[in-house]
Amino acid sequence: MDAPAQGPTRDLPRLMSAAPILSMTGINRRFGTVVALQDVSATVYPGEVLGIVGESGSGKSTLLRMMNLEDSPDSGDYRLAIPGSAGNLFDLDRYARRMLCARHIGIVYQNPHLGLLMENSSSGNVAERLLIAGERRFSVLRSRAREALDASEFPLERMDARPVELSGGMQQRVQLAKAIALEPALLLLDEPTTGLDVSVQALVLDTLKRLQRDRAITMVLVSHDLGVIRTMADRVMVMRKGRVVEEGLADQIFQDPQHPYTQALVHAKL
Ligand SMILES: Nc1ncnc2c1ncn2[C@@H]1O[C@H](COP(=O)(O)OP(=O)(O)OP(=O)(O)O)[C@@H](O)[C@H]1O
Repeated sequence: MDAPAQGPTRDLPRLMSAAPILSMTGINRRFGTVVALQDVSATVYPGEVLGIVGESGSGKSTLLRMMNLEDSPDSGDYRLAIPGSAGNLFDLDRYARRMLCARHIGIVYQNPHLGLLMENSSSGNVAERLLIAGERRFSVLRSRAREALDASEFPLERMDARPVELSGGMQQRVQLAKAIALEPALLLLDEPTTGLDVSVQALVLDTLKRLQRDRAITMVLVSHDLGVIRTMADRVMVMRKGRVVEEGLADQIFQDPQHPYTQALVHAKL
């Protein structure tokens, strides 16, 4: 039997006393008869990594797409604590959503084709993000693209190579550079290392950890891989069939899972 719509939330010692940067409440989304999200709420605090884990079809990517304002729920409320933002972000029109995302939200998709123009140069892909946000000076575009690629540990001698010529790991680094170029308030990661060789996956995760440590970037990481979540996340939200069945600090979730589904996930991984 499933747990209630929003499952056991433990009394979390707050990572920070700061107010949340992201608050979502009562998100519902159906696709025809499929219930993708049912009364989902999520909170993210500045500087933390929230891991969202669950089996295929549990609603993880749909929720992340909502956070990136690519999709709207049937009902629900979404707020970000960023300058100039007030009210439910789902009420914004397409242009306002695009501008807000370009300026304040970065995203890395599992599939680089969703995040990159594969035939443009890598530096051009990063510069595109800066262009959308209004930067027009070529020298600034070039130097900021270079800085973001460097921070993503992309080999700068290849910055003019097209993503189509690059390995999967390098493509993810270009996506990452594009995502962080404007120092976003929120970095969304949708299975960023799935499909990469294990050794490449470890290197990309190392880069993400370093970025998180050095820049305190707030991240939401979606993965079906508990190992990836364990490596990266401060807090974990466990999803099943469109619902949050359990959430808590990562250590608590891994050492003392409460929901039978989380227990099965954790024990399967051990
Ligand atoms: N555009 C869509 N049209 C129809 N159904 C959809 C659409 N997007 C998602 N769904 C359905 O909603 C449910 C949740 O999908 P979602 O992709 O969010 O799950 P997920 O946990 O990310 O799974 P995966 O890891 O396989 O991507 C699934 O049943 C999926 O088939």
